[in-house]
Amino acid sequence: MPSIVFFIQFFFAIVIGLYFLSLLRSQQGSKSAIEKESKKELDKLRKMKERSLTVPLTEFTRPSSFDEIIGQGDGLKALRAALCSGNPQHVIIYGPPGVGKTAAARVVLEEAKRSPLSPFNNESKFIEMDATTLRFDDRGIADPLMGSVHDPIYQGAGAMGQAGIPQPKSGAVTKAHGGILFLDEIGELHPIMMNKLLKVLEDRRVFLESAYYSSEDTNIPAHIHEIFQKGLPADFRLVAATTRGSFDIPQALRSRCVEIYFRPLFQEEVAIIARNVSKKSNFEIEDMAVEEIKKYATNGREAVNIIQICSGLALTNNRRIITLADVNWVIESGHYQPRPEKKIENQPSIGYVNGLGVYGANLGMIIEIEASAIEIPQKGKGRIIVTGIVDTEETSTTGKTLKRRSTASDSVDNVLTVIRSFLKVDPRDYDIHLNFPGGIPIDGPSAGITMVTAIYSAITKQPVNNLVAMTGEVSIRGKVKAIGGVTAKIEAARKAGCKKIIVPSENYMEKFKEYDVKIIPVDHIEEVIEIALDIDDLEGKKLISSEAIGLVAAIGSDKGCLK
Ligand SMILES: Nc1ncnc2c1ncn2[C@@H]1O[C@H](COP(=O)(O)OP(=O)(O)OP(=O)(O)O)[C@@H](O)[C@H]1O
Repeated sequence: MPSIVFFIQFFFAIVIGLYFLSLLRSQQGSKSAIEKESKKELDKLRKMKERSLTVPLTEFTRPSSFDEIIGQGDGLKALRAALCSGNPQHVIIYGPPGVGKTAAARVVLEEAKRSPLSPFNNESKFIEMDATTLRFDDRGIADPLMGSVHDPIYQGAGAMGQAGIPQPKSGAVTKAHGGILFLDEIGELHPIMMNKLLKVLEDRRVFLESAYYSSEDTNIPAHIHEIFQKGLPADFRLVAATTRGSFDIPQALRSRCVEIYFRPLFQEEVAIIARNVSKKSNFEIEDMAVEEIKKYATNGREAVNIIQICSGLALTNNRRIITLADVNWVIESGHYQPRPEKKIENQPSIGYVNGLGVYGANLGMIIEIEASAIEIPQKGKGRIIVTGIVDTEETSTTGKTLKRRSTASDSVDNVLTVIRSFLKVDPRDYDIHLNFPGGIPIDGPSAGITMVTAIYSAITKQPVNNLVAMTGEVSIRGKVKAIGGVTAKIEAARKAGCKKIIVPSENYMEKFKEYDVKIIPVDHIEEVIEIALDIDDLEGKKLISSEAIGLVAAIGSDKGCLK
């Protein structure tokens, strides 16, 4: 009997032993299979790393210090003040594409570290993300910005997962702790992610959540309790950049940030960038080639791109010099359009005024306004046609879309009242056509004084000084009211060749005294008319009447009679 028991025990011991042996073998087998696979992949990676193409021009010519960023003196000064002091602030950089926003953001941390007062140190990191690539994931499984929790239900949760422990994974806000988080294209960030970001800026830490977390679970290690209960550190300074205007950015974010404006680059600055990039890439460049680039490249990135292709052309011809022919070929094959550098007319005209506007991220531009007035036999029955302005606009509030008359349309009415009340002529006795040529629909009230001047000039047949540009809203009491974007507008007028620029007194700044053009502050429409119609300095020039424009004033107008 004992021998039977012994035999059974021996049998089971053998079976169990064989089972564990095979388990061990299969584990070892799969381990060595994994090792073999991993070795193969490492070999592949090594081979890939050995083979590299040349560094793209855009990368090695990128500015590596503030000194190499051309033309953004004011923007860089503001960026330095905001981030390189002892108390750095969050920042939003506005500006058109390709003018150095990202380049400046990438070097600002190094600039700040050089300041003895700065709280940034050698451990401070620069973390960069593009908001256009950040998708809102309502399950919160993967959130590279805020961080996420790897719950134990997911495959590959490892030993902690097997023990039912949720594992927090830090996102960019935590990786940037103690440094800078650069969020490019902030205007494209999903509204819910924007709200989460605002909360992090407020708390300077990020709280993660998981249904698998319990504060009473003693299995969960101390560091994970700490993270769920006290949050992950996220004390960084945000540098956000956008090509949108400030009105597109939520007020809640704007109020927490210093707002900095990068401006479009002038032709001469584009030329400097083209020369610098050629030099950095060891190419000479013909002067005529630079002249051609500055006519076509609207920003720094375009200049770099043109040089990049030209240098390729030169190399294939065994040259280290970029020629005018190379640039011409690139411009033609790349379908580049010349920069819209608007110049003023070279003579005063009746009914033609240089207005000023802004578009996009604070870009100033000259807006031509032309008017014609034809006296009609039946007094008081005149009509007005306005072309080239935005007629109606839509605003959207929570779930509601409101359609209303545009501010530009409203300001036409103000203009007519002002002409009757203060300029002693009655526009109702004329068929008037007011046109904003150029194909860009005009909105906003800031063309008010320009419209008054154009119509008054057309009615009284007095020419307007072509060296004058103006901007300002007009109230029905004839007051000239403040407008936005005055500095950008002045810059556009100066570049177009204007010598006198009329601005509302409320917008006047001391620095305008140092400009090489005359900036004239005004309070009332009568002052505007006096300056605009003063053509003493232009005596002897031939006048052009805008009636030559050949308009059909007010025929079939849907604008109705003048009031
Ligand atoms: N002001 C500048 N000075 C020197 N180089 C510039 C300047 N602006 C642009 N560049 C060149 O163009 C490249 C692209 O510029 P950058 O990425 O900084 O533009 P950006 O304003 O951030 O544009 P986007 O809004 O499209 O991202 C830079 O790496 C640099 O080589």
